[in-house]
Amino acid sequence: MNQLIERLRIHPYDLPLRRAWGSARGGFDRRRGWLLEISAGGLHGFGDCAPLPAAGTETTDAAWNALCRLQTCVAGRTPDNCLMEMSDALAATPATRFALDCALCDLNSRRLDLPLRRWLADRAEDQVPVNAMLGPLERITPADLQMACEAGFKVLKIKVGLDDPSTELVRLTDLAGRLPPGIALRLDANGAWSPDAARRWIDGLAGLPIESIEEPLQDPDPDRLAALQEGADFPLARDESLPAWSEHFDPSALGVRRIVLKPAVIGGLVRSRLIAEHALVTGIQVVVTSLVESAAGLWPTAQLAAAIGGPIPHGLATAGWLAEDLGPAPQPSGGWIHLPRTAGSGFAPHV
Ligand SMILES: O=C(O)CCC(=O)c1ccccc1C(=O)O
Ligand SMILES: [Mg+2]
Repeated sequence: MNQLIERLRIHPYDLPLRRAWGSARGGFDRRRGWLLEISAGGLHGFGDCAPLPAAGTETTDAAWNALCRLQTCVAGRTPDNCLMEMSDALAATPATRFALDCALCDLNSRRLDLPLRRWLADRAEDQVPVNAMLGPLERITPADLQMACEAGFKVLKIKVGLDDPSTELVRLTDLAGRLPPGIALRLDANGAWSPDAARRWIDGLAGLPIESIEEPLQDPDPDRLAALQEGADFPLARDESLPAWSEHFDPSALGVRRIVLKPAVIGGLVRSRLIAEHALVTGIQVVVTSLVESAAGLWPTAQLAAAIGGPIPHGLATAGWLAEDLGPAPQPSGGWIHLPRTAGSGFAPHV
């Protein structure tokens, strides 16, 4: 029943974006990485390794070295034990670990004829709410907001912290004032602000429909964040400043009410689910987001979000940023991503 892994194939890819991604931590206009394909007993499992060091993964070189090591020692292992056996070797390469975990979860759930989300959690949802990702504030027009609202999104995410804080606050206040009822903005400063600038923003946003702010502070000191969070009537979130994975992760010591989990930064689906469970029982909110990966990474990430569940929109509406993809990607509809009942992650490569 538990067939041995016959081989691991590594297919490099280089996908252009429709338009450049921008943030206070820099941007990119292509996504480069490797599609992983693991074969065992006539079944295939897929994973995506697409490092993005600015978001907390290893470098491309480190990922490539780790993939080469995997290629020589994955064959002959069982899909159940492979990740555990390789875990030490992958400790410093979370995007590579994520790719292997996804490929194995895809394969293992196909073997049991289960959607990946059910393999992660018995009570997984079949759809997840998602936010629109509109990009940097300075490029957003009222027409962009209107289009996202008409598409059914309830939470619209905007990148801030790319320009002078007071200029940006005026612009944001103008846009927020145009929103129809029931729509809110999620802001992501990607660590751009001083404590003073962050405080002025939070005070300036009072009364506006703000859903949350990710990474407000340059220096994400938990006491500073806790003081800011105290004065905000919406959650602040930590994302790229989360401490690296450890068994002793304490979500209540972060200073904020929400964490953003990018499984390619955390180092896998199973691990991300453990962190999420831990956070949720402590009363900390959890949002899962992509790294603007290919469909091979976005499908399993959406399956993880469905396994975690909850009403808060996840950052998974990113397929539209890519001009080309490795296969059909999860597409939002009415502000939701609906997951198929088929076995595995849902990813199938273009032939
Ligand atoms: O959250 C989303 O809607 C999309 C994901 C996202 O914003 C992101 C994607 C790649 C790198 C960093 C980030 C980020 O949240 O900072
Ligand atoms: Mg973020």
